[in-house]
Formats: sequence, structure tokens, C-alpha cells
Amino acid sequence: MATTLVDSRNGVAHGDKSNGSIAPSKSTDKDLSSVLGVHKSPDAFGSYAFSKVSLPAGSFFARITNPIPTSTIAYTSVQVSRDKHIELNSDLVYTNHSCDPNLEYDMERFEVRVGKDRDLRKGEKLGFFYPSTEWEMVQPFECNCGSERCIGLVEGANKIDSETLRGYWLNRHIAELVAERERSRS
Ligand SMILES: C[S@@+](CC[C@H](N)C(=O)[O-])C[C@H]1O[C@@H](n2cnc3c(N)ncnc32)[C@H](O)[C@@H]1O
Repeated sequence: MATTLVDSRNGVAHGDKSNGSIAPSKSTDKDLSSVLGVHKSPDAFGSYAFSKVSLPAGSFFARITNPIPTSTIAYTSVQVSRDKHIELNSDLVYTNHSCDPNLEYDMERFEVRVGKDRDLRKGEKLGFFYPSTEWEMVQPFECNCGSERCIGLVEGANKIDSETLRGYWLNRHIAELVAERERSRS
């Protein structure tokens, strides 16, 4: 039986650690499947999303159309504000973390965009910077993105120094929490 640990700060439950098998999404999204493909692997956490299209830097990629609010933080959940989390409930869940991301997950607009620094090419693995949405993560992992700027252990933004975070596009709730952390230290 699954156990949950309740975080007394915000009433959010932390789910049991997962062994890396995502339950199939119940929703289908034709718009999404025209831009995003999934390479499924039998290895735990080995699956990934790739782009079916080439798009210019900064352009719209996909709408997050079927989010399901959740009170359980899991390796699949995405933080949308200080105290709210959702499950993406679509193949967007297969987007890996990257330390040199080609996507931005904007959880205020429920919109996924191509990053502003370069064009997206068809066939590229898709990645967003997980600490751009997550303040705390229940299942940190060692990153294998292979980027020159790889941060190594991927944890929530609360564990990452502000200088590193300044190099990334961040959701407003993360940017605010980083600013508060800075103020409390000065
Ligand atoms: C929401 S899932 C993404 C899809 C996942 N790769 C899968 O096969 O189910 C998030 C998990 O994928 C793995 N993951 C994502 N990005 C990674 C990266 N850059 N390096 C290593 N593992 C990664 C981690 O185990 C993470 O908890």
C-alpha cells in the first residue's frame, strides 16, 4: 500500500518513490501528438519525448490541456504555484530534465514554449529545466543530459545556488522563492 508523508508547511503529500513506470495517460491530444513523440524504453526512467517538428526559438510548442490537480508530489507531478501541483496527464510527462533545455514549461499560462536561445530541430530530445517549476523534489536524480553546463544532481530549486538559477528561465513562483531566500540571507 502506498504511504504518503504530509509536508506540514503546505499540506502537500509526498508520494512513495517510484520505480519509473508511468501509467498510460487516459487523455489523447491530437495537437500534442503532431509535435511530440515518445521513445518508450523498458529501462526504468529510460523513456523520453522528442520533437516531431522544427520551430523557431521562443515559439509556442504545446498547450497543457488536461492538467489534473494533485495533492501528492511525485516524480511526475509539476509545481504550478507555491502550493499547487498537477499531473500533466499527457505525453508531456515524458519530457526529461535538461541543463541546456530546449523547452520552457510555463505553468502560469499552461503553455510549453521553445526556449529563447535557439531553434528547435525535428528529432531533438525534448527537455526542460525541472527546477524552473519545482522548489522541492521528492526524487532527486543524477542528470545524464550530457550538457557542458550540466548541474549534476537534479534537485529542487531550493537546493540550487541563485547564480546558477540566474542562467535559466524560471516560473514566477520559483523566481519569487529564490528572491525571498536571497533577502532572508542578507
Ligand atoms: C517525469 S519522468 C520523465 C520520463 C522518464 N524518463 C521516464 O522514462 O519515465 C522524470 C524522471 O525521469 C528521469 N529523468 C528525467 N530527466 C533526466 C535526466 N536529465 N537525467 C537522468 N534522468 C532523468 C528521472 O528519473 C526523473 O525522476
